[in-house]
Amino acid sequence: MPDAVIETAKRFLKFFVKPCRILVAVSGGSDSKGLLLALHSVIESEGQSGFSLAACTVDHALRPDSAKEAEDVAAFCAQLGIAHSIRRWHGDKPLTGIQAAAREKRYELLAEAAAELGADCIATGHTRDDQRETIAMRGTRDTGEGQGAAGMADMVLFERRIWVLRPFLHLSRAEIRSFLQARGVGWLDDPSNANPQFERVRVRARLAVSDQAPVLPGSGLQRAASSARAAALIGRHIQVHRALVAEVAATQAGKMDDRDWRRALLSVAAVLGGREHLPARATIERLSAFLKTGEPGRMTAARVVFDRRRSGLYLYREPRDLPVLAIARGGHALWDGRFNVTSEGPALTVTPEMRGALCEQRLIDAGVPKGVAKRASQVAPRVRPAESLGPHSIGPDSIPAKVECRIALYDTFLPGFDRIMADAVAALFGRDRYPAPPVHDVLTEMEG
Ligand SMILES: Nc1ncnc2c1ncn2[C@@H]1O[C@H](COP(=O)(O)OP(=O)(O)OP(=O)(O)O)[C@@H](O)[C@H]1O
Repeated sequence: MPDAVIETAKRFLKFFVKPCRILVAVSGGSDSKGLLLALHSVIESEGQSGFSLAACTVDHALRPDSAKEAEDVAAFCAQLGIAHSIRRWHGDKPLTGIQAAAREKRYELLAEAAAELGADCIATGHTRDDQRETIAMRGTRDTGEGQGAAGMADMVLFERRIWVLRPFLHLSRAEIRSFLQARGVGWLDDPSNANPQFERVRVRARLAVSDQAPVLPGSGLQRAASSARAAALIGRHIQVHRALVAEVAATQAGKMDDRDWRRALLSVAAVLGGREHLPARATIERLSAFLKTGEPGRMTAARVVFDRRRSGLYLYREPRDLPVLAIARGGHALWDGRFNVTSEGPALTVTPEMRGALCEQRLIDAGVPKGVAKRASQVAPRVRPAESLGPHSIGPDSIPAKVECRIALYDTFLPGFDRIMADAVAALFGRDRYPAPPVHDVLTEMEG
């Protein structure tokens, strides 16, 4: 019987647009060790010239043994002749949400290691078992229009800079373990995998005795097709002015029974509201009921005002709870989840505009109704040198600062199957397209 693990590794390498250097994220567990070993075997034995491997282990420093475990992975990589880096999570750890914080930190450290080791992408050892758990976990949450049944994408762009690929997403953990056993290679069983405090651990135990949440083949494909359609709807029906107001054609606004349109509209709203997720199901239902009436009026959902007028639907950040932010000299920070502000000289203060006559006029000139322009201009960022808070601060164009809209929904993690949609949203907000992955994917064809 051909070895499914080796076959998967071979197929994975064939998908690349051109050979490159891959950083394998190795925790020391069976899945990632299996991935490293399989890729190494294929590259060595098949003479896959051009491909090379590097590896990285993140030491989260959450357990006393973690440093030693990272050293063990280093020794394993040294045996294989693969460059390996250990990245330690220094500093204070949050008391709640530790798994989510560890995850984001892990990707940040892996991306740093990739840059240092000259890798073009990252590969992780996620398996079909992880996929089932993810789908089961999302199913229990009220995430409205989230990724849901599509589960984890087989690739994700991290912080617009590096693609994380998951070549083993369709393999089972059992297959990987037999592959390692046949080669006499051991692995580490992370003790936190037995800690029932964590939702994933509880879900895993439940799935082991039931057969819930089958992974539907092609769900990623369906999601990509739905994303492409949502992108087309965005292009046709939504305009965004100065990253502050979205304008939707009156005839389209109420079509909330169309799933792709709903996602398109809610995604644009999430960006205007500086949110990384779409609203919960109950909020979406409330909003849909309001928009479907077609009656003029206003409703606020997830920090965004949906302002329905005869001329169209207008969306903008609600003018309340806006922060004041100090930025050090030469530093950068995110304001209100919506704008990345970088000082190109002095220390800065960022406040809401509140009386933004200039901004208001520009919105009116773009065709936005007066009342909408007035409210929306209040939520624009006002950037000033920290020491000139008086009324005579210098004009906005002469401030040595860069202000860029953040696409909160996609700028940290962009699932591969949403890339067309993300590009459409980015275009509305004056941002560049997202970098394409290093492998051929279904979207390459869809984009034509
Ligand atoms: N400490 C680590 N160092 C390096 N890579 C790691 C580490 N932990 C996890 N990984 C990588 O991530 C993959 C999945 O691990 P795990 O299932 O523990 O993470 P997860 O939190 O469920 O996944 P995700 O981070 O995508 O949400 C592993 O196979 C490995 O490639």
